[in-house]
Amino acid sequence: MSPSIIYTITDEAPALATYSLLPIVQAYAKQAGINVETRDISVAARILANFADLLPADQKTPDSLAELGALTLKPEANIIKLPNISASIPQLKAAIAELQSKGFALPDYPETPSTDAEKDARARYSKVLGSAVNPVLREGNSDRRAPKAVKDYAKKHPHVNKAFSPGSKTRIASLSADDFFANEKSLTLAAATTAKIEFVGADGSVKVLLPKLALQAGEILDSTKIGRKSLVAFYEQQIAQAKADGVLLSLHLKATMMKVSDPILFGHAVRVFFKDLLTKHAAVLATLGVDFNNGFGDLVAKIEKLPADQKAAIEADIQAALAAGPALSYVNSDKGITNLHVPSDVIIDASIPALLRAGGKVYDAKGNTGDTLALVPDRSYAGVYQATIDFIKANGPLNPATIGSVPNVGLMAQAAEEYGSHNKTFEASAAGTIRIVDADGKTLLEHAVEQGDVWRACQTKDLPIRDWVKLAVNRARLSGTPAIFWLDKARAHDAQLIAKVELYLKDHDTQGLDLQILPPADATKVSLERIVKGQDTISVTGNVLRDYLTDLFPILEVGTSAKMLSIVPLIKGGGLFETGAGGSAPKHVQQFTEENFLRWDSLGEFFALAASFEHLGITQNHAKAKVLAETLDEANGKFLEFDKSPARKVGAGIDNRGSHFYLALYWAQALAKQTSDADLKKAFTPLAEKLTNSEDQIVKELIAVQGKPTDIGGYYQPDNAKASAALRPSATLNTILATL
Ligand SMILES: NC(=O)C1=CN([C@@H]2O[C@H](COP(=O)(O)OP(=O)(O)OC[C@H]3O[C@@H](n4cnc5c(N)ncnc54)[C@H](OP(=O)(O)O)[C@@H]3O)[C@@H](O)[C@H]2O)C=CC1
Ligand SMILES: O=C(O)CCC(=O)C(=O)O
Ligand SMILES: [Mg+2]
Repeated sequence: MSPSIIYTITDEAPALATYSLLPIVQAYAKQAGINVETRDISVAARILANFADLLPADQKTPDSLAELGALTLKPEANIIKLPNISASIPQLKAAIAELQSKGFALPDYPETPSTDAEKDARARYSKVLGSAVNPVLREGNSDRRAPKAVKDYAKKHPHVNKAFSPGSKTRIASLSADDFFANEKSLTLAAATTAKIEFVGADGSVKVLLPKLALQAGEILDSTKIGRKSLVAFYEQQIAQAKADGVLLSLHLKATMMKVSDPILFGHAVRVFFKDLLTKHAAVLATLGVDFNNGFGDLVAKIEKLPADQKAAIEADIQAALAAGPALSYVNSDKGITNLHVPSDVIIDASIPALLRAGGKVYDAKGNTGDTLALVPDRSYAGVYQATIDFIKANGPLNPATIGSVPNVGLMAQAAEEYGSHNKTFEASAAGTIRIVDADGKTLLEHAVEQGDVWRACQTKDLPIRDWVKLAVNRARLSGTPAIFWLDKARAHDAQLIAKVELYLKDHDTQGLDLQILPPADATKVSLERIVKGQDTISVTGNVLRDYLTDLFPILEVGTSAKMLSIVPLIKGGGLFETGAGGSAPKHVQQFTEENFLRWDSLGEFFALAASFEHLGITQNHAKAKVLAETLDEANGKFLEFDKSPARKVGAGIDNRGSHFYLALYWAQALAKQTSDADLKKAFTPLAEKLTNSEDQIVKELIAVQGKPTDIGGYYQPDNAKASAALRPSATLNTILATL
């Protein structure tokens, strides 16, 4: 049987790019006897898979996510994972509506489920919500870095990191007490047990919140909470402060990966900001069932149902509230969408680096930029961003032409730390205690809570920690680079982790390596002091900082996280190759449908493919796969050298599709030139010649279609025929590829 690589079908811009890139990759791989198969793990496919038993036979969709999750536990796994939507409730509802309009008899999303059928539908939809894909596939730790060719390219063609204006008021604000950071408790399990999580009321009554929590020996278990009253008081103070300072208020959370806690934190901000409006219209809003955890946009959508005069009265009060409060930062000023409209519009890992690159600025209601008071309520990681702001203010913006790099080795496997905490996160229904009790009835961890406090527990298993320490040592050795473990002994969880790091480092030869452990803000400072001297420093971090830093440093170093190499060596021996380190770029889809121009940069896919072929070559001793990897590496180098990434705007040159043509051209040329495999040489020599001779014609055809609206027959589930036609508009290129 020929070996297989799985290429994931996802959402939005990367899914559109796939219509153009995948046929090229499949045609090339086939010559080497390698199948590139697809599995659809888009939001739409995951919704349909979760309702498969209720849909007619011709509408049944397989559960490809479960299949791939199982595959990651096998040594033969070789998966290319493109970014996917981690859906918020507004996005989920939009996807359901689209599928219903296409004839799928799906139930509506039940906001307040009461019947059994509604409760069942709600439970099924919950599985699709938020970051529901990545934690399933990430059965390994993370190795994300900018390839040397990308750094060289950035040095030659530096993007602009804007300077902060003199006296810039941009800063980060966090709680000073009673947050997740302050309240954290942590321990390491001496023996395996099956615990449960309980709420004990003030009257002593016990309610089980989670009946079964399997805990392994050696695993780190934490619990913590953020106090509702403290959070609300914080928002009140900061809203007043932003107004007094005359800066734009912005809120930065991770409502996608932290799908239980962060929508609640988001909802409180909305309620505090629009307090007077909500008090005045409390009765109507209650009737409408407005849920501010879904953002202020939930109100905007639901008042549509009201009689015109009632709606107009609320709309006038919305305008009054916006005028009275501090100015808000906007996601889309043309459409009047503020930072507080949808919890998944502003996602901290991408949003803060973007404002740092822009000189500490965000957009206002008119599309102008201004300084911001950026709210990051919890202190666990906020210090990293403030330290970066302080450094840039003191030293000027980072210069991509000269700076070094901060690659990352991230503890991620087996839903490590906060990003695995959804099923262990609860909003306290009343005052009392939330506790974790082991199989012997002994309380492991507990917190006193008040109504509305958000409590959560996190698990970090021992095997992933050992693997992470090993990966860090290997990367430090292979790259000859100092490595810093970003851990703070003042944090309960980190103190437990530090003990393990110190222990497991002894399993390795660390002679001559420069390894340190520093709290995150200090590690930021040291890494930045080194980066401006052109020096590299590996960041070895937990799961959240893995996520934050792999957007932060790439965006400052090379302008985007799209160009990252993002490898997940699976613990069981397989390989998961993520593409880039960013997301699915929703704005790019809008641009494509309006102007037939796709600015998505597939460089992350190109690097992931090369790594995937290399992995196949090594693990299956597959000589032709090795040749594909080597030649693709060469093509990637040439691609960067000749600067064939998509332009950003229509009229400025090739888009994503043109970039795929150049990859195909350079890859074919490298395959024709190589001498280690005669079959491949024979197959690709005529192809390279045809592509080379038709370059002008193909580029002309690809550019000719740009500039007009285009129809792909859907957002969450595009029509395959329409999308394929739209993304493969060069008849010349298609004909040449078909000759392979
Ligand atoms: N691995 C995964 O599955 C990930 C998924 N996500 C999901 O993606 C969605 C969007 O998240 P968001 O926070 O907006 O972050 P994105 O990274 O999607 O978008 C932020 C900006 O980054 C730029 N960008 C990112 N990738 C590329 C690329 N390949 N080519 C060109 N530009 C790129 C774009 O800038 P510009 O507009 O200036 O061109 C884009 O608007 C969410 O649903 C989120 O949950 C997010 C991160 C990782
Ligand atoms: O799974 C998600 O929601 C996003 C993942 C992400 O941002 C990352 O891993 O960098
Ligand atoms: Mg991220």
